[in-house]
Amino acid sequence: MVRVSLDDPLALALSPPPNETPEQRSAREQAEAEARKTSEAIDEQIRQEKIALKKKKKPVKILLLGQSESGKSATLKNFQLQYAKDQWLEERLAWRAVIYLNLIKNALQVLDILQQAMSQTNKDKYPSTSLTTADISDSDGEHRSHTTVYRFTDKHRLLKLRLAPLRTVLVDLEKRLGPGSQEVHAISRSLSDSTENRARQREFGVSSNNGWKSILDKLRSTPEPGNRPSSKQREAGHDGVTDVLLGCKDDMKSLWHDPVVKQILSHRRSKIEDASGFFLDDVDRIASPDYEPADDDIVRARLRTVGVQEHSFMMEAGQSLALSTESLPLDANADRGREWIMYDFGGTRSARALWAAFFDDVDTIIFLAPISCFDERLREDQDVNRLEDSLQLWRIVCSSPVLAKAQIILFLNKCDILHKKMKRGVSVRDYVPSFADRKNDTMTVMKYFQQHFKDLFKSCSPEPRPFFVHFTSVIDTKATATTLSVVRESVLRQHLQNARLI
Ligand SMILES: Nc1nc2c(ncn2[C@@H]2O[C@H](COP(=O)(O)OP(=O)(O)OP(=O)(O)O)[C@@H](O)[C@H]2O)c(=O)[nH]1
Ligand SMILES: [Mg+2]
Repeated sequence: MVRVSLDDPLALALSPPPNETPEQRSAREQAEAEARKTSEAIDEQIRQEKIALKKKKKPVKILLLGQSESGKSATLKNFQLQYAKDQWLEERLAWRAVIYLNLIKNALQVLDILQQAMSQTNKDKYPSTSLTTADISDSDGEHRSHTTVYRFTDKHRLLKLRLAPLRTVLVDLEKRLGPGSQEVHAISRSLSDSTENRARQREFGVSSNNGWKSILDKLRSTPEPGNRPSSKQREAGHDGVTDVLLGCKDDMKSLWHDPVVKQILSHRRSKIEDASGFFLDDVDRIASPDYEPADDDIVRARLRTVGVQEHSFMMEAGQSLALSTESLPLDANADRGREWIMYDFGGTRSARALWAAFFDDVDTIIFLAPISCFDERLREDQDVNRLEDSLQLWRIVCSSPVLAKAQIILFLNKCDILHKKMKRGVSVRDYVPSFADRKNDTMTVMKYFQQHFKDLFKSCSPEPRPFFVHFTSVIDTKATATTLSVVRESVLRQHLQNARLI
């Protein structure tokens, strides 16, 4: 018998009626059991809805992987340009400093090559004379000998003097833009451990999602001492660097268009025009007081990624998905207002140790492999062929068990440079003997390399998954926009499948 305290109104309300018959009691207990069941079903429904909501809100996670200078950051910029226009416009002016840096580096590189060629000749003894045998080293360290007559004049000596201020400005810009403004070069084994460790340490660290911007903002707001621009100039981002560039504009052009310089450069295997962040053809436009970087300039600008940069953006309204007729239906607005988080990593060898920490829960990996680099070597390790390094990296990524469920999209990038090399007659077979007697043209080479990547993908993936590949030149923003619309749908499809929402 249940005892009820008359002092407790709640207990009293819930207690069975007095003098309850066995039939009444059984009916009451049945009703209570049903009410309990209904309540539990409602609780479960709420729980499921909460899970679904959480899944729905889960951001799309994309990693950009590939060796240094493969085009990861340039791909990210294309995503921003297409799908995060506000961010893009906000950052536009900030890129000017990086483009200045790139242009100054280009000019100084050409000047150094000229200087090296001049120093080979005994100019003190024979002013205005010629060099008969030049031993000019390529940017990748390869020394080549030529028996060409170079006719140096006072103009060349003057250029060396007149362009000297660029060196001071470069040091200043590098200081202000941080370690990303310098490439990582091979560290000589004779260097002390501490030096090597310091170089390595600079590779690590997570930057904010506005890493570049915060550095560049700082640059704009802190002009050089003694070189204070007027408020009007500051508004236009004008500072001491701009002044030096304006002052050196004609000499930079004169250097770049000089016939002797052209002659020296023509003997180099690697073309300076194909190098990262090349702007010497745009001096007129860039060395101008009211220069504003164009979209293409920003995508072409080179600033090495240090550590990892996390970029988050919401898919903006008005960006409908270009839906394919693939098996599973997808709502055309499926990713409106959805957050995308893209991780852009440094790709140098020492920087890659950081990647694995971000492998959990990845929806898609966009792997960049520069297809034009079959005849190049890594800056950080001159013994390693770039293509071989890319294939090794690809193997590691494809075979990772943690990434077994991730979708991997391969961008065989820098097809424009490959095409130029094919037109120049660079022989693939000289660097990739297995290419054998195949036709040395762009299409054949593209297909050949693609097959290699595909074979590795198939043999190394822990479980079968589809192979997605795009031939890209990501500095071509128009063509890349088309590629990205396909990639976007594919990424979203994968994300929804991972979240079991389709
Ligand atoms: N011509 C040409 N240049 C490209 C292409 N893709 C990228 N670049 C340029 O190559 C340079 C290197 O590209 P990034 O995007 O900085 O390379 P990354 O993979 O981010 O390199 P790290 O940050 O060092 O890992 C930049 O100046 C790009 O503009 C391409 O398809 N064609
Ligand atoms: Mg980068």
